[in-house]
Amino acid sequence: MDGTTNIIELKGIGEKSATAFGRLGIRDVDSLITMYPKYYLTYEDPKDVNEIEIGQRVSIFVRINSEVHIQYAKRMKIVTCTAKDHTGTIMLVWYNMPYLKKQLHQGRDYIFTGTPIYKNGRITMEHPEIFTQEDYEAKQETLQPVYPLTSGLTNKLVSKAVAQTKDYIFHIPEYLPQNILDQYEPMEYHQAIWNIHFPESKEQLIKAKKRLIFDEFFIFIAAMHMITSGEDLKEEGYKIGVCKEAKELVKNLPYELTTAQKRALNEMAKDMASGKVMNRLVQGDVGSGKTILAVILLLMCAKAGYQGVLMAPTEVLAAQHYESFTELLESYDIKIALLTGSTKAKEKRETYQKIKDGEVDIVIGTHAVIQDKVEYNKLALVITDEQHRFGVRQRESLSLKGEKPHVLVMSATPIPRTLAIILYGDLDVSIIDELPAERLPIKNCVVNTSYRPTAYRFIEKQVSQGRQVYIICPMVEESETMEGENVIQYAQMLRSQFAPSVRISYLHGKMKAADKQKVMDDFSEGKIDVLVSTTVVEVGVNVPNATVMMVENAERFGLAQLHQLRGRVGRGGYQSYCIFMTSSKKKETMQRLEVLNKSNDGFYIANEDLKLRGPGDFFGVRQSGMMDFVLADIYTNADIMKQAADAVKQLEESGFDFSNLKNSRLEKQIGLARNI
Ligand SMILES: Nc1ncnc2c1ncn2[C@@H]1O[C@H](COP(=O)(O)OP(=O)(O)OP(=O)(O)O)[C@@H](O)[C@H]1O
Repeated sequence: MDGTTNIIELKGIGEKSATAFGRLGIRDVDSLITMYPKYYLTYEDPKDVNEIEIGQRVSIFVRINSEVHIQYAKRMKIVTCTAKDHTGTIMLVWYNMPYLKKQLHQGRDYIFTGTPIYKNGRITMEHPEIFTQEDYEAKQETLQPVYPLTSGLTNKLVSKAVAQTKDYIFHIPEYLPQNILDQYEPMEYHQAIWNIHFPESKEQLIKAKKRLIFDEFFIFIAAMHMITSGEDLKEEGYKIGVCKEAKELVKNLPYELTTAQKRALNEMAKDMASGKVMNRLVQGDVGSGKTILAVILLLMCAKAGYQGVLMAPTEVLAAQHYESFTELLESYDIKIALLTGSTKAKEKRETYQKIKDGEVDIVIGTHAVIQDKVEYNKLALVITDEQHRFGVRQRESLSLKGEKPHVLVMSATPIPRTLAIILYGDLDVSIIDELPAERLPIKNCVVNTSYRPTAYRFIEKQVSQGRQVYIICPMVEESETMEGENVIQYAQMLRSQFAPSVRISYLHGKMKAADKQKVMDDFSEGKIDVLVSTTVVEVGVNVPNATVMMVENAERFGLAQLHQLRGRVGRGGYQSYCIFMTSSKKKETMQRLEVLNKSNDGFYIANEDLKLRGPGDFFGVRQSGMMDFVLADIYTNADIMKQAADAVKQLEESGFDFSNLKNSRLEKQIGLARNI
């Protein structure tokens, strides 16, 4: 067995599970062992009943104080009972496990672990795990990995598959040079990989994670250095000047560009005219108007006789860009093509041909634009939107398609400058730190769930004034497969809260692309008043008529993500509102949400976020998946990031040849970066 062995050769993996793994991009042993658990189920000390929070997994030490009943409903056998401690009572429910009636006894003590919900007005745990005190103590020693699954896979199946690769894992050579190992004393690579799947102890798991986070930063930073200090950059790039059409477009806009937009535009125009290859990151706060800059640059590129590409992270966004580009560039004789995963095969073939023949000036799409089949014709400008959704890898494979095209990355994640410098090294950065002047600042409030009825009345009033509303629905992390159901149920519940004239719809990640698009189109066209959604609307969606963003369970999101969500409103001339709803009473939660309450400035929030977050939570779910990292979090792991940056620098200064590193991931990454 080696890293390229197909996983179908492992015991217990048949055609079906191999297909399921395939959906997650896992086909060989190397990709399997780097499919890290999302988090680990830990068994903390039990809490009192009155301390539990709805939706937060918890253990309680209680006595069953009712008879254990069995009810029969819709061909289901439902076991129920109540249990209490000295602080309160809770309802317990299990479906189709009738044998529990014999195992659970009134008057006895148990520890139950589960996620409490409100059901019929009572705090209820459905399907809690059951322990005696002794069993629980043993369980507390363990850490159970929870993998990012898809239907057809279970945690057990993944663990069993990884276990079979033990020999291979323990033979993966260490690729970091000895002096770096001595200095930072990280856990060895093979040990880290093994422990991430089968942690021997909490301490070992922390070490393993640290090592793998170090690797992620190390690779990212090393690749960045290769890009920005490479010989290639000194080579000639396409010379693209400002054309009269671009000037006219700017003059005819219904608004004036802000000073920050003008400054960024000048910096980019200078790069493109310089004869060197542009490599620039534009960081702009949500709603700061990055898209129009992309339009202007791509127009310049087209008028200079070259092709340009804009890559968006989702189909919804790609379609939105396609529409606004088509409208803005209507009078300039520019041919624009949309290319996404759900473009029909025949249409796709035609588009490929047109791109190849140079009949298309601007290609807009999702990562469909980097597929092998797409052959460009004089590709001179590559713009990627919302870079934290893409890896360096994807970006580079797009760059490879052209001959040293200019590269512009647009990001709405304001990374504090101190961190940006460490991460991006010498990559040029433009910052748009100003919002269009006529915007009214968003009014915020952080409220507890008792405010929900008031919020609904407020929403109804906004709708009656013709405005539109987003509600971000609670999401239970353990049941991502239930993501859709959560949203659907919430939307159903809302119908009973609002007048029948209020048009409610929903959106979630598991919907088919075409259905998602339809809902977004309807929302943009004002055919939907209230849109219940998961965070799929988080990035870039632009519906200026939307004025209310209500986020349920706001405590579950990171500050940066909440700020992104809030950015979906306040994009037009109307007063907008953001309601952060939380059931948490924790001091830290309130402190974090208060930062948002106080400020609408993304850079300020990012800095505060950095201050407030303590060291990374090594067992829990990560707050937000930023950039290309699987385990690393630029905020909570800033210290490890610094170490990795130091290590790269040190190796570089000693003339170390990175391409000699015997690590396939690193080789691939750096190799790609080189080819820009
Ligand atoms: N200088 C300006 N003055 C007024 N409105 C502007 C200006 N620049 C852009 N806009 C408008 O502001 C809205 C938001 O712009 P855009 O979608 O480009 O934001 P963005 O920076 O991409 O934000 P996000 O990261 O949230 O997607 C659009 O409706 C756009 O037409």
